[in-house]
Amino acid sequence: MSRIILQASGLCMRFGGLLAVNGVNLNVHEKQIVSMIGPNGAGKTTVFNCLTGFYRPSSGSIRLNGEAIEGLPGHKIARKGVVRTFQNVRLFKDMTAMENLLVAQHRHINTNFIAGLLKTPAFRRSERQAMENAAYWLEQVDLLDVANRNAGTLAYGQQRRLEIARCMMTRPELLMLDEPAAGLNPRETEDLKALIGMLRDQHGVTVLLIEHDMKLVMSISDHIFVINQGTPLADGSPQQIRDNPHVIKAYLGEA
Ligand SMILES: Nc1ncnc2c1ncn2[C@@H]1O[C@H](COP(=O)(O)OP(=O)(O)OP(=O)(O)O)[C@@H](O)[C@H]1O
Repeated sequence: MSRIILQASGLCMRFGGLLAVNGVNLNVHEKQIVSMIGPNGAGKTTVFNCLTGFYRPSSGSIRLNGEAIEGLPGHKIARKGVVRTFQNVRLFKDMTAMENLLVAQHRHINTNFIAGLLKTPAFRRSERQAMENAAYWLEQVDLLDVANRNAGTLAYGQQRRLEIARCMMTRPELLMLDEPAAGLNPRETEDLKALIGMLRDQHGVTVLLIEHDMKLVMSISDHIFVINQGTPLADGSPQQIRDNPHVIKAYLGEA
């Protein structure tokens, strides 16, 4: 099996008296599509928030390519190649699709103030590269024809794809998607599935997702982690998870 790029061990997150995450372990292997599932309120988003530096975990360790990252601020973790989307779409709605991608590119553009003021050849070159990169990603997510439309006017499925393209602009190693299929119709969900598969197969990105759409999870995942009430319940292949009586009970309750 491929090497582990992200490893969380004994992860705990406490909010006052509530232990929202209690001893979660995760191993994410390079170039795999890994899902985290569990009933509402199980602690999935809280795990994401710990992994991406939005929360400092109460205890436990998180390693990215062997390096301890628990407690690092979000922007430092993002710089190390871990990017994410959120449950609710977070785009600049009054900016065009293209502009939304250029914003993500700012770290790679030559931002030297004088160079920008004088529009030096180096500045123009980095600007052109940013535009080309944005156009490339718009094409990859099938949004090139709406490049100049404001993000807020796009269909919901298009907005979700634009968010993923924005993540890809920063050339991540690990892409984390929080309920990417929420609010999508079946056609859009199929497109999303194809897109996630393409990102892994053609761009070598590793994907960790939280998702409630079991059809999508079962068909796309190499490995699935299940958490319930903050605690790890099971992990394994889609088939192993589908057949696990503890998982069935957590979702359906006692018969
Ligand atoms: N900032 C916070 N302060 C206090 N409690 C929180 C906070 N964030 C989450 N919680 C609580 O932690 C628990 C886990 O929430 P979380 O959002 O991680 O669950 P989830 O599995 O992502 O749920 P869903 O599938 O419904 O999105 C819940 O009881 C929630 O109310």
